[in-house]
Amino acid sequence: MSTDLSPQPEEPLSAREAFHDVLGVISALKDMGRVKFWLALGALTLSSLTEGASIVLLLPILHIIGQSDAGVRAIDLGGREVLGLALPDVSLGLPVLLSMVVGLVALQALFNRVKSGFLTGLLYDFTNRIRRELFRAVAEARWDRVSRFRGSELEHALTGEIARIQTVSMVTLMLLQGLLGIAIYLALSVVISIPMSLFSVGFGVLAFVLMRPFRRRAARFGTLIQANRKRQYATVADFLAGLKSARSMNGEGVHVASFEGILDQARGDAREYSRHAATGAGLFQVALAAGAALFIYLSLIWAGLAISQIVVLLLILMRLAPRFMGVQGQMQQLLIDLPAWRDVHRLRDQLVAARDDSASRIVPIAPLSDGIVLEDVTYRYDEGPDAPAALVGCSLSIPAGQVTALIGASGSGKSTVADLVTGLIRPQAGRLLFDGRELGPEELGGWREQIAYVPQDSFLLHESIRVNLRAVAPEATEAEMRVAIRQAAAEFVDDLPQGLDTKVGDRGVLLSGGQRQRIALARALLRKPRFLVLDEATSALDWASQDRVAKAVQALGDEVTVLTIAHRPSMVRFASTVYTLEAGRVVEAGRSEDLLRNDEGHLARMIRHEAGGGTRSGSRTVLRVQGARLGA
Ligand SMILES: Nc1ncnc2c1ncn2[C@@H]1O[C@H](COP(=O)(O)OP(=O)(O)OP(=O)(O)O)[C@@H](O)[C@H]1O
Repeated sequence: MSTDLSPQPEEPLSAREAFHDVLGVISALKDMGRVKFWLALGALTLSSLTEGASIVLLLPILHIIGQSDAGVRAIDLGGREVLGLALPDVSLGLPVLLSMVVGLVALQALFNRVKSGFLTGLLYDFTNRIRRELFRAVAEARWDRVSRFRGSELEHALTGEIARIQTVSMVTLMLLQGLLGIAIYLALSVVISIPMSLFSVGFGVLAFVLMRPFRRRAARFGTLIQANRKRQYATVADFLAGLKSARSMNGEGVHVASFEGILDQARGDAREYSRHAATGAGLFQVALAAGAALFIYLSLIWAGLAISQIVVLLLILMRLAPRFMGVQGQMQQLLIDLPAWRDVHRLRDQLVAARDDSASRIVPIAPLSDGIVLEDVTYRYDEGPDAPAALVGCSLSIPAGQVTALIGASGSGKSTVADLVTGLIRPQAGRLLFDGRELGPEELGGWREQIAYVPQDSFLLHESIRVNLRAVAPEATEAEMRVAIRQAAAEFVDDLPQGLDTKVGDRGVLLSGGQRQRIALARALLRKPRFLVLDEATSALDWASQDRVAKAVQALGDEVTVLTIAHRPSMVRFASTVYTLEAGRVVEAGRSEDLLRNDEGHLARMIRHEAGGGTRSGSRTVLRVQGARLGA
């Protein structure tokens, strides 16, 4: 169950880390294009500054309405001075003022429309860029590293976390806008009264310091959300992957209970945090009100300002206060979502550091003429001297144009050999030679162009059989698909109601295991590989189908080199050479005919066990039963 492996919350972000991350977000936003960045910030600031303009116009309108009994029909602007500027000698009638309000609102709406389109585009470009980088990093990371990550972790990073990063980028812009707004209003207040402006700044700084515990709490909540969401993803992934087994053994209740536990935890954390955040916001509000009261008192008694100055200052204060509140709220929101930014970047950096150079550079190489040789190869999946070795001093050769078989008990290292020869992993000791030489990273990319690899659990897309077949050979014609289907003994396709256009379901769930394997095999053959790796690729087929596949593989001719890994004789008997692996070493090697003559040899024993643990003569029986000609 996923609960044992549940990601634990990390340490909350410190103020320094958060500041560093916000700078990272700003610099990444600027990387999208400086002009775009400043335009976005400008648009946000403008819209926040104009939001009250239409309300301001209501004041003269109310004035006219209030005076209308006395015959006033217009407001006279002439001769007034605002902030040292003399207004033109004009009077505005009620219709003009009302039209101005409507026009201003229309303008604002138009501006907001343009702004939101622009911002949405920018933020999507920003998050898609991060998503693309991470996706590419996953695609290009070394197999031995990327295969260590939990699938749900990568999925979570690429979907859920990226959505939180979108919030991070938006909130960062709003925070900058808020700070810019505060700076503008402070500049205005400095013109009126420097001491009172200093008071405002001092008060703001004090409030900011006092709110620290609430920001710490937000940071802690951010890490809790992070861990909880990871657990949710992991639990869902485990549940869906094991749904069939769970349902068949009444195990779904455990999954449901585990999922509910996680949701309850998330609810509890969120409620606790929101209570705390609301307390913080309330305190902040009260503090601001107290500050405003003190401000008025000091302005009148201490600074001795004129009423008109106090009114203007208060107006500024009224616009400053929500911005202070906004900045505090945005900081808390950032502290909650920044762990997603951190996590995605940490993951991307780890994957980029493990980049496989063979993944992106592909240099075509000549087909094998001689063969592949493993010379004294050792491979460990884990690091450190005590880590168990999957292969130890393993030596074998796969001659070009022939069929080589690997047999051996489960865990003996067969698939590790397949991963080595397909270039997914590289030997830690010993040499892996292709036509007598080791391949460079970009040549390994070229080598993989010639490979078709069919594992036991092939992956099929949730698409039609046709789309699945064309996934690796987009140019394949209908006739070529038919040939591949015949070779893979997959004629069952013709009996399906929609033939090649039949949908196979999620991961091919609408097909039987054997049918899935046959489609995967047909797909591999359609690629016309020069090197074909069959890793238990026909394990789910009946003996007659296996026999047909074996014949088709044999008929590929000496243009194709084949490595077959199997526990069943039908997929081994046609091999020119058979290697038996035991605990990562070759313990038996030779032509299959020769090996079969040794009744105590591994190959003969494997065939006997296939017959159900028979005696020496049993091996001969099974060969006949399975339609195998060797030794029969
Ligand atoms: N990704 C991995 N991480 C860690 N250990 C691994 C990994 N893959 C395989 N191993 C270990 O390496 C050893 C060899 O595994 P390998 O898959 O090569 O065996 P195999 O002969 O193909 O087994 P099977 O017949 O069951 O497929 C086993 O002990 C296995 O536990």
